[in-house]
Amino acid sequence: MTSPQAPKNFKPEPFAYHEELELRVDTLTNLGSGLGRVNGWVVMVPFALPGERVRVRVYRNHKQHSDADLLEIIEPSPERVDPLCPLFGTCGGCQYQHMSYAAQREWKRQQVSELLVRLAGITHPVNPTHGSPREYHYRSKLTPHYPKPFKPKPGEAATPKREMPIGFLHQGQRNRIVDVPACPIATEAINEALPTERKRIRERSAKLKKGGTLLLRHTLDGVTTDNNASVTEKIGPVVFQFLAGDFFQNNPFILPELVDFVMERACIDGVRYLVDAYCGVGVFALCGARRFERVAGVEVNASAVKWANANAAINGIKNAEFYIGEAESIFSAINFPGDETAMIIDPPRAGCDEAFIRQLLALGPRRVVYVSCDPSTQARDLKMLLTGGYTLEEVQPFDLFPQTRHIENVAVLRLG
Ligand SMILES: C[S@@+](CC[C@H](N)C(=O)[O-])C[C@H]1O[C@@H](n2cnc3c(N)ncnc32)[C@H](O)[C@@H]1O
Repeated sequence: MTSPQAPKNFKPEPFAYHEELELRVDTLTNLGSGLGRVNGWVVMVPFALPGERVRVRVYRNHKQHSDADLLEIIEPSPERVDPLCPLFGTCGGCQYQHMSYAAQREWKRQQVSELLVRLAGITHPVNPTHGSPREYHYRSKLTPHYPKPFKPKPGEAATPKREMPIGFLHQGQRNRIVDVPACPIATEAINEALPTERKRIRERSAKLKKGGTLLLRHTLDGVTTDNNASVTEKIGPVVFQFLAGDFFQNNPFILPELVDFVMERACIDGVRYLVDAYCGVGVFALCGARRFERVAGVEVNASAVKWANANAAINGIKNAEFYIGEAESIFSAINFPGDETAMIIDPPRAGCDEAFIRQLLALGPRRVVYVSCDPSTQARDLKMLLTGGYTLEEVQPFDLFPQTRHIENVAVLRLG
């Protein structure tokens, strides 16, 4: 048997292209890969679980580790379960369908704990991950992609060999789209609407000049595919309207539990004012408004702010005001005294700007509740808050994204 041709840029050390190795998986990276060692050298193996003995095939050597494909599980982990999706391992959307839900929650807890130590030098107990009431069929927003449609070159057959794929990026690849006819982490209603939407875009494909993204948003109004349609959701008694294409947390089953936790922690003795930074359509500010004298939100997306103000009116909330702008602009807009103020921060994956943190430290809100969808950037920001005089009281991961490597983490801080 001849060995396969290595790609041109293949670095031949320490392993040959397609060399097969046997190893024990020690841990799970926060990108969702199993990590083991061969003679001390780190080998990353997607879809291998901690504790498992596996046979793998190397396809890339980096400066400090190698990447390998899983060939055989010699000793399986007791946490290994059958994935629900036939595309698991091919579609890049999910990383953990092969792991029991209890193990997913525990690994997410450990990953938060390790990131805090490694990126910020913070050693603090991390609460068990709060699980999602639904382990599958929880996503209320699905955005499948399609590539630039096939256009035959002179001399080529007029029809492509395969139908245009509509789905998500292939596992481990940056450009190739896997066709996804059904997605078991999306709600049942989205899966019912998906075939019609896929058919609609395929029928139009001859007219399309470039690739794009579909939207399926499931709310109390049913499934909407129009980014500019206004839709309705409820969190407890509070009604929210927003544009289907704008940001809204996309696991509505766990959302009331997350909001309750954040509000409980924000609302402590002596605090009369609330600031909701990166407020979107006003989720935290409006759910908490009745507990405070005044609440203020800031958000860079003008459409979201328009809806936040409309949502205050819809719910008869008179003590809330929302501002359009970068998060740091809130400090000149409010006159809340720091020692009577709680601040909720829920930035995008990039975390907070330094200018925002500096001004937060200058105001000195008594309580800060930091909600994050990327614990790495959160750890970086927490380090600044701790250096600036805050104490970490509690760290609580919430599993908004079961079956995937994504983690939502809440850090509760007090001044002093
Ligand atoms: C993770 S979402 C949270 C939204 C809201 N808290 C919620 O739960 O629905 C982050 C929000 O921050 C907004 N954003 C991004 N960069 C911002 C900035 N520099 N200043 C203010 N808002 C920003 C985004 O438009 C988005 O609505």
